[in-house]
Amino acid sequence: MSTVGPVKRLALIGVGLIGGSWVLGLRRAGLVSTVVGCGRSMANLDTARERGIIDDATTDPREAVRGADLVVVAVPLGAVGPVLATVRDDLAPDAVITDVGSAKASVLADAAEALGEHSARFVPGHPIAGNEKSGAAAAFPELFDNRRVILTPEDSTDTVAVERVAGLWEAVGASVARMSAAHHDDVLAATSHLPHMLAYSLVDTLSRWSDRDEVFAYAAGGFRDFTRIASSDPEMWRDICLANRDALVVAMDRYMADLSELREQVRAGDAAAIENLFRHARETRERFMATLES
Ligand SMILES: NC(=O)c1ccc[n+]([C@@H]2O[C@H](COP(=O)([O-])OP(=O)(O)OC[C@H]3O[C@@H](n4cnc5c(N)ncnc54)[C@H](O)[C@@H]3O)[C@@H](O)[C@H]2O)c1
Ligand SMILES: O=C(O)C(=O)C[C@]1(C(=O)O)C=C[C@@H](O)C=C1
Repeated sequence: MSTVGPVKRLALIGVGLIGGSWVLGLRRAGLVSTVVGCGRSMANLDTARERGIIDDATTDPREAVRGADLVVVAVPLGAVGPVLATVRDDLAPDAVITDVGSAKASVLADAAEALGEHSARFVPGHPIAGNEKSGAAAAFPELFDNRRVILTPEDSTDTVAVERVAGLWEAVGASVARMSAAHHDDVLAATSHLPHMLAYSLVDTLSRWSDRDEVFAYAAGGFRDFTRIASSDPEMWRDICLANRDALVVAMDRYMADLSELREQVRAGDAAAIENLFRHARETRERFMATLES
């Protein structure tokens, strides 16, 4: 655990699963005094206040950031640029600004365009943890325990700001890795964004089969486990697709080529090839699961 100093006034723009959970983790660690929450609707902000996530609520992002030493932008990716442009003139001169978005190159570009001189203290971040739920009601302080957070600062990013954000993630139980935004986007396209495309598209396809009632009536654990992530927020995933479209299209092409090959093996009744693929996949997944448990 790092010996990071407390945040005096934290402005949380977007009070949902990720931002709310980070704040609850920081509260658990005794590392935040006052949290101002900013959202589009008062109903979610009222929930956040009742749950002890935020102290004050506003629907005006400019009001939220005034006097804040840390600004956390935790909105869908399409809203990051507009939010940063809106708050720019109200940021404290030494405020550290960070985000939690699931793609990073688009966020860096947004920050460079919107923040002017403040962009040096903008630290792009992405916690690799979450679930299919949304809103302040879904937030919980343990979400980042033993999870990873990727930061993608540039050479020009203020190192003190990077250390501050890294320390605040470590304080909620996460381990922090750093890499370039481009590398982040390639990696996450493969293991996070592509699986969401598969889950959404499988459920959508089956829902349009003419005998769908029969199909879903006999679906069980396998279908439930494979498709849990198709219950995720459509607005958020629309924005992730659009923000990381180049890397995602490459990943989808590679996957479709391999799926076509498997289809051909199934059609041809190539038992050895099918079993080989399944063995290789099972071993790979077992190694991955062991890393989660270690
Ligand atoms: N859900 C996950 O598993 C996960 C994991 C890691 C990162 N992320 C990223 O975190 C960010 C937030 O995701 P989440 O799961 O917390 O979503 P969420 O829906 O739970 O919370 C986002 C909140 O932002 C609000 N919002 C939207 N536009 C806004 C605006 N212009 N101004 C103020 N508030 C606005 C929404 O009303 C909502 O309350 C996204 O960028 C997502 O890519 C999500
Ligand atoms: O567990 C889930 O439901 C998630 O979607 C979490 C998940 C992922 O693992 O793909 C989704 C998006 C992120 O940016 C990080 C984590």
